[in-house]
Parts: sequence; structure tokens; C-alpha cells
Amino acid sequence: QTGSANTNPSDSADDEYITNVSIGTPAQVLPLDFDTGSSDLWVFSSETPKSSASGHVTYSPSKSSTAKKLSGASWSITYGDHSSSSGDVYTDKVTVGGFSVSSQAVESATKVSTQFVQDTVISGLLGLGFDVGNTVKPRAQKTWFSNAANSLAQPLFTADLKHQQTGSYNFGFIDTTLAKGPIGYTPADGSEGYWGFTATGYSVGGAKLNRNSITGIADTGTTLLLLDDDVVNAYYNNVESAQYDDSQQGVVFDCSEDLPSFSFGVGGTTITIPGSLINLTPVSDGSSTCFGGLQSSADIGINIFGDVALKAALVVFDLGNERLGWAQK
Ligand SMILES: CCNC(=O)c1c(-c2ccccc2)csc1NC(=O)CNCCc1c[nH]c2ccccc12
Repeated sequence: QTGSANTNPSDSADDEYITNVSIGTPAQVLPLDFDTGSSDLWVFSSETPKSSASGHVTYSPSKSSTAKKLSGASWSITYGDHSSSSGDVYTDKVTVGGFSVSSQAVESATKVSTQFVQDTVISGLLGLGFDVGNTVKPRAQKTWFSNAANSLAQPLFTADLKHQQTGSYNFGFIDTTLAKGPIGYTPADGSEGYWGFTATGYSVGGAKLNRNSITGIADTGTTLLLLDDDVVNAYYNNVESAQYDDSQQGVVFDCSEDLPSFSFGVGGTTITIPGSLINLTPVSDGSSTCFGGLQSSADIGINIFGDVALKAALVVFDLGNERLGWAQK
């Protein structure tokens, strides 16, 4: 068996990607952000304060004949950007791209931070990280993919995120027609809950790859490509107008600049992010100053290959073989 779900950028900056998920009986369809950088499936619900839930599609367990309260269970999550949510837990039928998990832990939010309240295009997150990262207590719960894996044709999923176009999350199969180049595989480290891996080198503007390895995570839930300062500087040294903007908390440049590409080696293949994907968006509507899709990871302590990098590739999250595959698109 397999599943295939379309996913769409939430706005003109590809800030996040929205995928519809069916929860309960009859189906309640919620737009969720699929997140390989976390391991909780949590939703705005009938238990979320009305003021916070305003504008969001919500899940009502009381309206689902298959919902069951997971008695005594609670959850609480805080992300690196200091956004957070918490609540209690139900199990219910959850269908993604036509594939159903009959008893999935659905974490109902009784509290959500401002950032999520304001982000009305999503009703929560569907974690695709490793189960070790799940925050439910007293007993951690499995992710939707972990519950599905044994019944899928293959225990893997792929992410095909696109700039301002519809992409897909496919479960249980690899559609190689989505890629232009071969898939390079490299071991995945799931010990922290993330999909960790090591790139073998990088280059700017189509030059030969160097041998400076970069260890980081493949994270669909983070918008940017966040790397060490020496890499970021090596890149922006090629961008005439680039400068750090305190108010924007990042590197900005003239929107008219012709940005160089950024390439990294992984699993014996090279992934090249075209410069156009690194020109993320004007700092505000109509501005001729643009915000970079590549920024520093210095104050994060971990390198994040977020959506800016993932958009350049078909990425295979292979749980069965504990490996990540990257193919140029
Ligand atoms: C900016 C979001 N990313 C992070 O905070 C993050 C960090 C991280 C750590 C410290 C400082 C900044 C980031 C490490 S791994 C990692 N990745 C995740 O945490 C993946 N999940 C992000 C979910 C998420 C956080 N804030 C949102 C706002 C809208 C949609 C989704 C989200």
C-alpha cells in the first residue's frame, strides 16, 4: 500500500507547506504543516480557547465516532523559535494521501503560542521525525508515518517541495520521475528525533565542491537553509549588495542581484540550489531589498537544511534503511 498527498506553499515566500489531513469519522479535514523536524501530530481543536482558535479549522473529537480520549496523557512542545503549544491526547483515524492509520495519537491543543494563533493557514503540525522526539507523557506516542510504515509497500516517504507550485509527500514508494538526477543516499541519524545527515562538501556558483563536510538536519518544518558563518560568508561574499540587517535579523541584498547557486555533496551526488531559490522575498511588500534564504545557524547550534534546500531536490526519508536520499530536481 501507498499514500500520496499534495502539498502547497502557504504564501509568496514559501514560508511553510500545507497538506490536508483527514481526521475522525466522518472525516474532518485539517490543513497541517508536515514537519520532519519534530515528532508530534498536534491540532487546533474544540479544546483550544475560542480567541486563539479564531480563523483556524479545528478538530472536534466529540464529533468523531472513532475518537477515544487517551486518558491521563498530555503533551507540551517548544520549538527553537520559541513558539509552543500543549494539551491533551485522543486517538482517532488519520488519513493522509489515501492511506489510513486507524488509531493515531492526535494531540489536541489547549494552549498555543501567538505565532501559531496568527498563522491561520495551518491547523497544526504532523511530525515526521523519529518517535524518540514525541513529547506525549506518561508514554510517548508514535508518529503517523511510524504507525503506517509496516503496512506501506516500503518503510519510506519522499518530500517534493516546490517554489510557488504544488508539490507532494509520497508514502511507501519513490516516484523517480520527480527527479532529474540519481538519488544519492547517506546514513540518517535519528537519535535526536531529527533526520540528521552529513553533506561531504559545498561550493558557490557552480565551482568544484570543497571537502568541508556539513552536518545538519533535513527539516521540512523550517523555511530557511541555516548553515555555519564561514559557509554563509563564502556565499554572500559573491553578492555585491549583501549586508546583515539587524532589524531583519539576517542578510539582505538588492532584489535585482543575480544570486550565485549553492551546491552541496551528499551520498556521492551533488545538489545545486539555484540562486533564484535563495532570493526568498522582499523584506516588506514592494521593497527592493530582499531577504536571503541562506542564513547563519551560529546561534542555533545545529545546521538546518530547511525548505530552501529541500526545494532543489527530491528527498527520500528511508526509515527502513535509516538513510536519507537526495536527488537533483
Ligand atoms: C524555525 C523552526 N525551526 C526550529 O525552531 C528548529 C531549531 C531551532 C533551534 C534554535 C533556534 C532556531 C531554530 C532547531 S531544529 C528546528 N526545527 C523545528 O523545530 C522543526 N519544527 C518547526 C515547527 C515550527 C516552529 N515554528 C513554526 C511556525 C509555523 C510553522 C511551523 C513552525
